[in-house]
Order: sequence, then structure tokens, then C-alpha cells
Amino acid sequence: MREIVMIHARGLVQTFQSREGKKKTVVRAVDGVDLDVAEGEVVGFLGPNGAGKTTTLRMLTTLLRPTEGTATVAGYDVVRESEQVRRSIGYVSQAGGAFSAARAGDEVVDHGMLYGMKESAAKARGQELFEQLDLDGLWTRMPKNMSGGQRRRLDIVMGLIHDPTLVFLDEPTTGLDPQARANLWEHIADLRRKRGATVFLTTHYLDEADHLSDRIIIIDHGRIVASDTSENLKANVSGDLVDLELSSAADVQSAATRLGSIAEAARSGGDPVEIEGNHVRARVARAGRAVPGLLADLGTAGITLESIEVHRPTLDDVFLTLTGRSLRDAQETTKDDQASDESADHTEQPALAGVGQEK
Ligand SMILES: Nc1ncnc2c1ncn2[C@@H]1O[C@H](COP(=O)(O)OP(=O)(O)OP(=O)(O)O)[C@@H](O)[C@H]1O
Repeated sequence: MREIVMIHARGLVQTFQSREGKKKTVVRAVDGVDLDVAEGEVVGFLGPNGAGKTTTLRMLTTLLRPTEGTATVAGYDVVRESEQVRRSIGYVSQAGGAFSAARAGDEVVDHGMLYGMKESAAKARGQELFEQLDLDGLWTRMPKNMSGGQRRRLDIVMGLIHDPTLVFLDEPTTGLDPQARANLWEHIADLRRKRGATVFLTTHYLDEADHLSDRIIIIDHGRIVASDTSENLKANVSGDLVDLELSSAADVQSAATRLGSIAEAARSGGDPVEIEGNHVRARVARAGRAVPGLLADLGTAGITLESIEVHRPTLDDVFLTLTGRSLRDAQETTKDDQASDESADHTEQPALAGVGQEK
């Protein structure tokens, strides 16, 4: 069967003019992004704050015209065929919809009609989605009287009302409590399982990307630094982290020498062992096999342990290996960078909800 490409982007660039007092600077928010997403894939687009996730999404959803580069989405060019792109996709933005004082069901029907649906069809489809997204009984509730999780699911109903084959979700679970997040994950997984939809979601939650995605694309400073399954990305991080907690501080050096001899970095001549208080840590390839020998060695030397922990690599380790920074540190620094960006100019396209095309 021929694989259908839902997103195909080459060399996407977005620059913004930004002003700090009198000084104008150019921010290269997206700096040459290539993307290929096949039909039915669930792709997690991961990166720290300010990495360029939302800007990429806004170009792919036709809300922002690329400064350079080309992209087709659902087979249509994002610049020349933006209306066809809009009709083919669902977009659930980071901020969520701005709901009026209307009842949830009426909002949903109006939204469907904006996409050219007949009122009866929009109502039938809206009610079906309410059922699938656990919003039964809330059709006549005002959105302002819903919980955060319910409102986020209502955003998703809005994004799906016209039955798009490709859905963009921008940080779908930001601001939700853990239970509401887990619940929403189920619904996102169902988009593909039950509807066969292709899903492209941005997140800076590592566990979310890991849990939901067939493939993870990592962006940093506007450039793609990795694209693979979570398993493969983690397999490229060299080794599991072995953390020994020693009973006596006097044994730290001796334990470090022993752990160092089996550490990954020992092979590449790097500094293999980290010491912090009574803890000695190093990355060890196939720790499951190497640890029993290490324990025997420590036992023979009369070194006793308070604890030993072995951690499999996480997506944060992947990011650290690729960029030299942890995702969490990267979040902090980019948040500070963003503080002066408020007075920026850029080419906005009209809002997506304003598309009232006849089908
Ligand atoms: N309208 C704008 N004007 C000026 N700079 C902008 C504008 N929008 C985004 N930027 C800058 O472009 C960069 C990328 O921003 P973007 O919102 O795409 O990042 P992100 O990865 O989605 O971040 P977050 O996770 O915080 O949503 C940041 O440095 C941001 O400050």
C-alpha cells in the first residue's frame, strides 16, 4: 500500500522582528525545518519553551506565512491552497478556544457551521464527539462552568467537528491536573485508534511525548535535532545510570574506581564517574548484566551499600546527549529570553475559525 504523506515540509523558516527599546533584532524562531509525517502516525513534537514548536505549528496550519521554505499539509500547499488545508485539518491551539456565553452544544454546532456543515449534521457529530470524549450530559452547560479538563476536551470537540484526517494539538494537557491529563491521553490515543486520524502534537512534557507518540521529533533553537521512536532515541544514549549510595564516606573513592572501570565513558576516555556526598554515579552499558559483577567486586573489597538504583535512559537524557543541556534547564533559560518579545511584528494570517467555506 502506498504511504500517504500528511505533512511534508522543507526548509521552513520563520523570522520575527523584535524591538527592545530602539534596538530592532531579528528572531529566527524556526530555522530550516524539514518534516515528513505519514497518514495515521502520532507524532510528538518536543522541545523546551521557545524552541519553535508553536511557530512551526502555526505555519503548518496556515496561520502564519513561512518566511522561507515550503510545506504541504494533507496534500495542499500551505500558502497557495490555505483554504483547502484549513478544511482538512483540526487545530486545537495552546490557549484553547475563546468561548462566548453560549451553551457548549450551541458553540459546537456554530463552529461546525463555520466549516460549512449543515446544522443537523453538526449537531449529530457534536453529540457523538461529546459521548466519545466523556462530555455526556454537558451539552447545555456553559463552558465557563466546566472543569479545566472538560473545557480542554471541548476544545478538542471543536477541533474535530468537521472530521479532519489530520489533527494538530498544541500542548493539549498544559495546566491540567495529573488525572485529567491521563484521561485526555486516552482520548488522544483514541483519535488514531477509533478514527484513524493522524495526530501532530506539541508538548514539553517528556512523559506525554513518550506515552502517546509513535515517533518523537525534538526541536531546539528552531532546528530539528532528532526524529525517531522513543525507544531508538533512548537506545542511542550510552548506558543506564547506576547510582550507588555508600554506607561510609571513606569508601567513596574506592567505589568510584570500581564503578568507573565498567562505565561507558571509560571507553571513550571521558570522566566516567560523578561523586556527590555518599553517592557515586556513572552510565553503564547493559547495567542489568554488569551490576552483579560490580556488587561481587564491592563485596570482596568490604564496601557496603545503603542502596543501588539503576535508571533506564529518559527522553531528558536524550535531549542532554544531543544538546549538552537538560530539558528542564533549557526551559528556564528560554523563558528569560522571551521576556522582551512583546512588541514584535510579524505576518499573521486570519484566524482559523473564520473559515466559512461551503463543502
Ligand atoms: N510573535 C512573535 N514575535 C516575536 N518573537 C516571537 C513571536 N512568536 C514567537 N516568538 C519567539 O520565537 C521563538 C519560538 O517561539 P514558539 O512560541 O514557537 O516556541 P515554543 O517551542 O512553542 O515554546 P512554548 O513551549 O513556550 O510554547 C521564541 O524565542 C519566541 O519568543
